[in-house]
Amino acid sequence: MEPVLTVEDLSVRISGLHILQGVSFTVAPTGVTVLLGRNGVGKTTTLRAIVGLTPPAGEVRGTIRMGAQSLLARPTHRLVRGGLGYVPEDRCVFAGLTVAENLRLAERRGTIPAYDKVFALFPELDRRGRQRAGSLSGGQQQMLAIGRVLLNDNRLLLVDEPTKGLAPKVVTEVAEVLERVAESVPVLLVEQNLAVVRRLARDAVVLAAGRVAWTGDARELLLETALTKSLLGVGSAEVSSPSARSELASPAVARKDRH
Ligand SMILES: Nc1ncnc2c1ncn2[C@@H]1O[C@H](COP(=O)(O)OP(=O)(O)OP(=O)(O)O)[C@@H](O)[C@H]1O
Repeated sequence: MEPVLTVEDLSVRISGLHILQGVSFTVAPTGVTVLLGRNGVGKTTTLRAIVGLTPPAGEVRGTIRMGAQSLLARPTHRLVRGGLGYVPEDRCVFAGLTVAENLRLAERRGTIPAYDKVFALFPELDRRGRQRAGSLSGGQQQMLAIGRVLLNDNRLLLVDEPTKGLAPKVVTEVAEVLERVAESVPVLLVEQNLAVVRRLARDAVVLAAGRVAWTGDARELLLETALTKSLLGVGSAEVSSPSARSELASPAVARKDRH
């Protein structure tokens, strides 16, 4: 199957720093591909380059294609209109606006927003329509940030550290939602929680020092303790511990066949 996203020789320089130095990888047209790496290796920089949000002082070179279409140098609003959904790391909900107003702002002109789908995934967003987004809990804000993107049709979702700073129970809820979302739209996910990675991801791309250090089957990576330790700086113990398994592993959900 053709990849939904192809990144080739991507180089990003910001303020004299050569942050990405020839990054190449593909994202499969189904399921979750996880982008991993130690802190500061360039994961967020990669997502922001894809969605056209590199700071103006930055320089982006290389090739980024969604299907056959080149994304480089296209303005973000056009990329989003073309079906590239982005859930940023800091969620970026409008704190002073209500939940309903945040959702309304995300509606794309000329399309029918999928409120039924969003409220089926997140009944709480329906119930809390009149609450100010700034007074939502971190988990509820994350649901709003994801729900807002799902109002529109997407060909690919970029999701940056959706479980960061959330309580374990909420991490599980976010993972469940992403699992359901990924049944209908491919996801490129940046995620540090290896139990979440183990549950969701089929393919993995690991960055190190601005380059791709490893690509392959995410679960195989997590089974290789020495490899995980050298690439991510952690052992796989936390992902294979009984508590992580019982809370997050989802044996009932069959992984799709590899493409
Ligand atoms: N606007 C910027 N100006 C200067 N340096 C930047 C800028 N954006 C990112 N960097 C630097 O680029 C490097 C990669 O940052 P990035 O946020 O992409 O890493 P990351 O892998 O997502 O890290 P983390 O896991 O900690 O979120 C870091 O050293 C960061 O300080």
